[in-house]
Amino acid sequence: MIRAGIVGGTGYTGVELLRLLANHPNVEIAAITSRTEAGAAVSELFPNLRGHLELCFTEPEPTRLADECDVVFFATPHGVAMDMVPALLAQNTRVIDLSADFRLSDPVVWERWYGRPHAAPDLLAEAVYGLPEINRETIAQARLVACPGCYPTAVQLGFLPLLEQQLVDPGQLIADAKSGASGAGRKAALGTLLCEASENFKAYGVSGHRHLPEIIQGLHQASQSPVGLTFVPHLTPMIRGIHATLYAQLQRETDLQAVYEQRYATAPFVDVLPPGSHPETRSVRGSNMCRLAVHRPSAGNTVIVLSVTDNLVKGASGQAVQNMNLMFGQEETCGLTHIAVIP
Ligand SMILES: NC(=O)C1=CN([C@@H]2O[C@H](COP(=O)(O)OP(=O)(O)OC[C@H]3O[C@@H](n4cnc5c(N)ncnc54)[C@H](OP(=O)(O)O)[C@@H]3O)[C@@H](O)[C@H]2O)C=CC1
Ligand SMILES: CC(=O)N[C@@H](CCC(=O)OP(=O)(O)O)C(=O)O
Repeated sequence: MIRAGIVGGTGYTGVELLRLLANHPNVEIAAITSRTEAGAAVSELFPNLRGHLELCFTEPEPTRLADECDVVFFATPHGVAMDMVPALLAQNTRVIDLSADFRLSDPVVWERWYGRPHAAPDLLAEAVYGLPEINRETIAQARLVACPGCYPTAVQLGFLPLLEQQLVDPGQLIADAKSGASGAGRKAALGTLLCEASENFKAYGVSGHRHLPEIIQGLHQASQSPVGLTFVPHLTPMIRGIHATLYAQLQRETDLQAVYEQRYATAPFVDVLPPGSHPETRSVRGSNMCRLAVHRPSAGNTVIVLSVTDNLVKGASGQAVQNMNLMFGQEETCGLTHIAVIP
């Protein structure tokens, strides 16, 4: 059994990790932390876990976590993991970080977007970016995996086939993306109050969102040339889901549908829909799937890719479990075969 710990067990990605790991046949949840709920039973806070998990929340203490766990997931705000990860690695405990602490390879870029110096810059070169569809083999060997953000997952999976084969102009990419409110986490915030977020729709972060450098870093690696990306995130009045509409300018004739189908033929969690499809967020809700459709309206030069994920599953906790499976020699799909919930 893989002994897993979770730091930040009271947030949305933390409780989603609990839901997935409690059903994983080869995982024992050994520890779960919360500073505010230490001592409380997990099932008291989350009754959906009654009968599945008998643990209580404890304080986050790296030495004890390292003693008790083979792998520790960080489901914490940015800036928490980077203080604790060195101690865990020193005790041979592997780490899967859902926050952005190890996603950017350049500490100067990290500091610019996250507003403080990086506390463990020496580990940035070692951290493996946890998008299995590009890094499956390196993830399997990693001690430290940085899970991508929710928007970066949907956007990169949509653009990768076009950029890897130099089919489009990498300098003219547009990602128009929408997220459900759970993307903002469980902490109290004005913008995600019912009366603010429901019956409403708005863009935010237009002049610069912290996912922009992360997406550009990944797309640049895929295309091997400089990337120009306009990224506009939106908040939609739904709880879960990301819908990204991606635009690119074709520079070479090809069978786009075949390119996408071949690229993801061996990816268990990317589903390329038939030509003419319009994927819906509810087709992935609660599941680890990314569903894609590729369009070329009026046979013109503009390629439009539609990409949907559940921000809490393929966009966060499901992808984290997928990474754990690869790191511990499990089937990539183990514990992750949930079918989306409709309605
Ligand atoms: N929500 C989403 O869709 C996605 C989120 N992410 C990322 O995953 C991470 C977690 O997100 P989410 O679950 O939404 O966040 P939440 O705000 O819902 O939860 C944060 C958790 O971290 C704990 N925590 C906060 N501060 C500290 C600290 N200093 N030390 C230890 N624990 C702490 C909190 O518990 P307590 O205060 O009790 O200790 C809580 O359990 C974030 O980095 C987020 O950006 C990534 C992809 C998608
Ligand atoms: C709707 C909403 O507020 N979404 C969050 C993104 C959540 C996420 O993916 O967090 P990471 O930064 O860890 O990737 C935001 O835009 O800040």
